[in-house]
This record gives sequence, structure tokens and C-alpha cells, in this order.
Amino acid sequence: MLSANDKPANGLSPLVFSHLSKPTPKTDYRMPLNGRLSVEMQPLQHIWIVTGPAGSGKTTVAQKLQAELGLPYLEGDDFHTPANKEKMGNGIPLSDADRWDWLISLRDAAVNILSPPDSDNTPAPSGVVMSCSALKLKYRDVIRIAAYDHPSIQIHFIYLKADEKVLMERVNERGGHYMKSNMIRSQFEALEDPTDEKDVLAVDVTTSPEEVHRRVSETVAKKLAEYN
Ligand SMILES: Nc1ncnc2c1ncn2[C@@H]1O[C@H](COP(=O)(O)OP(=O)(O)OP(=O)(O)O)[C@@H](O)[C@H]1O
Ligand SMILES: O=C(O)[C@H](O)[C@@H](O)[C@H](O)[C@H](O)CO
Repeated sequence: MLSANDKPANGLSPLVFSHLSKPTPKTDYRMPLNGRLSVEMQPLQHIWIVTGPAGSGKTTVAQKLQAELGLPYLEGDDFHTPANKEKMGNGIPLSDADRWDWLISLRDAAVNILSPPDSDNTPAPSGVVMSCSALKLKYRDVIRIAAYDHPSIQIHFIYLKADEKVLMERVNERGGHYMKSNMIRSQFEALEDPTDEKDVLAVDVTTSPEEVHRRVSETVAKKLAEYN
């Protein structure tokens, strides 16, 4: 159950850092200096980050969600350097240092999609869906910086929850992907379960893809209804 403090108020971003102090909303210099909209009136935009260890179904879920919401999509795997992919393909887990630039580039790509240059003559989308394992709290915090810098951005992690055995089976059956089942143990070793973080929507994915999609759709719809 949400408390009044959890509800988004008047277009201002709710604080997504559960462990940092609340920033004073800054003037957004993307707004025209003589702009008629005050910072508080900027439309909210959502970043939906489908998260979880390898094999949890991030790509499967995120693609369906982006189609359903009609939003642009960023596939986290596409942002890894060839060196990172080669490392994972050779069964070597990524280090924090390997993941740092990847997380920053993914976050910046999401922010850029939400703020197309005026010259594009395209309206800014109301959100973006991305897949990103974001296994540790500090990795999720790298993404949360987007909302810290842009108070109109709302961050939502959709955490796909399943145990190691289930993911091992799924990845074993999947062909043609650099990430093999020998990496699942290390993914769980790195995982800091995000379920209790304020901006996390946890979904049990130990069920069929159709049921997972239904659960995710329902969870996202409920979250969006809080903004009405
Ligand atoms: N609910 C499900 N039930 C059974 N199999 C599933 C389910 N969801 C996804 N899969 C299958 O499990 C495998 C992993 O799914 P997917 O590639 O979407 O996961 P991922 O989290 O994006 O993985 P990675 O992080 O390694 O890229 C795929 O073969 C996919 O078809
Ligand atoms: O943080 C990581 O170790 C990586 O991001 C992996 O999770 C992969 O990108 C993905 O899951 C590969 O299949």
C-alpha cells in the first residue's frame, strides 16, 4: 500500500534514491528561457528498466512491454563493448569497472531519447523501455542519476524474479547467445536483491511467458494509475 508520501505530486519527481537526501529540483535549461511552462509543469516521463540476472527474461519481457506501451526500446546487451561480450562469452564475469561505462551509456541513451533536439521536430516520448541486468544497488544508482538530474523523469525497475535453477534451465535451452549457463552462478553472486527498494516492481517470472507478460502489464498499469 502506498503512503501519501510515495505518491508523485504535481509533476515533481518522487525521490528515487531511498538512501540519499532529496535534491532541490533544478531549473531545466532545456526549457526555453522565456518558456511559458514552469519546471514543475514539465510532463513526466518514465524510464522502465526491465532488470534481473541473465536468463530471467529481460529481452522477452521488455520487447512485449515496449510494443504494448508504444515506447522506444533500448536493449542493454547492445550497449556492451565487444570486449565485454567476449569476456562473458568466455565464461568470465564482468567486473564493476567493466560495467561502469556500459551503465552510463545506457542511462545517457535513455535520457537522450526522452529529450530529442528541437531540430528533430518530433515530440518527446512519454517514456522509454530498456533491459539492463543492474544486478547491484550501485548499478541501479547509476541509472537513478537520470531522475536526479532531470526531476521530470520517473524511474521504475521491473525486477524479474526467479531462482538460479530455473534460469540455468532457460539459458541452457537458449541457443545463439554469448551468455551461457556457466555464467548464471556468478550472476547470482553479484545480485543484490532489489525487491525492497522504493522504485522497484518485483514480478515472479517462474511461469509461462504469457502469464509473465500479463503480470508485468498489470504491474505497470497499476503504477501508471498512481500518476492520474
Ligand atoms: N517465462 C518464460 N518461461 C520459459 N522460458 C522463457 C520465459 N521467458 C523467457 N524465456 C526464454 O528464456 C531464455 C532467456 O530469455 P531472455 O533472453 O529474454 O532473458 P534475458 O534476461 O534477456 O537474458 P540475458 O540477460 O542473458 O540477455 C530465452 O530462450 C527465452 O525464450
Ligand atoms: O551485468 C552483467 O553481467 C551483464 O549485463 C549481463 O547480465 C548481460 O548483459 C546479460 O544478462 C547477458 O546475457
